[in-house]
Amino acid sequence: MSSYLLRGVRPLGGDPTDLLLRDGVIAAIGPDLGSDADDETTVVDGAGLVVLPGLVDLHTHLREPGREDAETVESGTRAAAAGGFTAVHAMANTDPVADTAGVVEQVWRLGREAGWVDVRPVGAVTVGLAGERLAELGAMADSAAQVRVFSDDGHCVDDAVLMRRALEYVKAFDGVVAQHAQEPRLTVGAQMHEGDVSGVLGLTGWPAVAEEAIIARDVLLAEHVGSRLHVCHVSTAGSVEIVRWAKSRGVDVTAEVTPHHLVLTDELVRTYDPRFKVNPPLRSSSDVEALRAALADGTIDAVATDHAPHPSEDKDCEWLAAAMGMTGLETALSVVIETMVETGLLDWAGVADRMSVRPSAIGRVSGHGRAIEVGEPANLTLVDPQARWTVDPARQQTASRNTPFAGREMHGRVVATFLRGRATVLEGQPIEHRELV
Ligand SMILES: NC(=O)N[C@@H](CC(=O)O)C(=O)O
Repeated sequence: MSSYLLRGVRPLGGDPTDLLLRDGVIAAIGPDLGSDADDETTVVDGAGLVVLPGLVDLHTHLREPGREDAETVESGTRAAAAGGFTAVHAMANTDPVADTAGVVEQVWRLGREAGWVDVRPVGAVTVGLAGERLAELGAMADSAAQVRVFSDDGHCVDDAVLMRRALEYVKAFDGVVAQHAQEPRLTVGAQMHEGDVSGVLGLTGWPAVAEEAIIARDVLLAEHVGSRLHVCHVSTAGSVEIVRWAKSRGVDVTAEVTPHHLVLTDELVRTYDPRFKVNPPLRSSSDVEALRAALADGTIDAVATDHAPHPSEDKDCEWLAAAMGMTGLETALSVVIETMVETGLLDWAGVADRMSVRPSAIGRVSGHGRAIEVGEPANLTLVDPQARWTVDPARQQTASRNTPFAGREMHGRVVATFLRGRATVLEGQPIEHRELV
């Protein structure tokens, strides 16, 4: 197995040092490890580069099985590695839905074969995402995929009794229910955030209260049954207040925010460009401010991409007909650097916490989100914080082109990613390989 010597890198933005990666772990850390390198060692000049624990995404749509025209496990996980990720959670809204041990094992196995990142399948809460009866949660937890996160994402578990049962059930195997908080009756036909812009454009609004009402109910349910709740893609200032209140009461709730909700607003919908159509919708600038502040103070635990690839026929059309969703794996870290690091809201340790440590803890992912110390698994990301690059959808690794950042200059770039000591990305480019299964 090859080894790597990372010269002069800055762990969590600290003082420059060398890191030796060998046999899948961080073998040594010190000021000058050059004499420890042998012929098999690849030397990486890391001057000016920050090293982070490999990023972990709680919310990725890999689309396989069923929509391989939008993404496959192979293409989506290659995009993840390019974005600095070493583990992703694959959402359950595939076709067939990931609601049985068989489907989650299939996704898990495809992830192993691709070998870009560790794939943790998310199991559906209800059969077929239909919201009528619980899926085989225990069988998915006991499967080879060892599912710990359960979600009907794309749909809300709006039936309070089913939600209660799911929360109770997952306690047996230390699972968590990740809720897509959207009151369905309040969002029938919704096309964008309900506010001044939707009024001007005459598009049906998705009111903030549709998200907030479900979160309020769910934190009370989680408190009542003493279970773990995770809130997907929090998008409003009011949702932040409810999560903050629940945490202050000791409710075991965690929350995520997407990169796009940290930087884009509903003003973009004036373009009628479907690349800006997403669920939950882009909100107001005051919501964006509240989300950044909540991520900074830890009320929001994690950044999660909600990478939602769609083929061009579902996006290159008029607003009303377009699918909801944006890609995000390859731009997530840059958005966080621009909105959180360069603004002074988070330091590099904070980025590591919100993009690796806490997502690993929420998903119960072992071997990721660890300290950068000798003996730890070498799941690492090397970042050039000074780099600038422009997003070209045709040059991304994802099979879909629905990035909202096309043509935009991004801040900071992933230079290398290491999965258990093996480079999946070097000089910003994925390294082809195949994992033995
Ligand atoms: N986030 C999105 O806008 N889309 C998601 C599912 C969903 O949450 O609607 C998708 O699977 O495309």
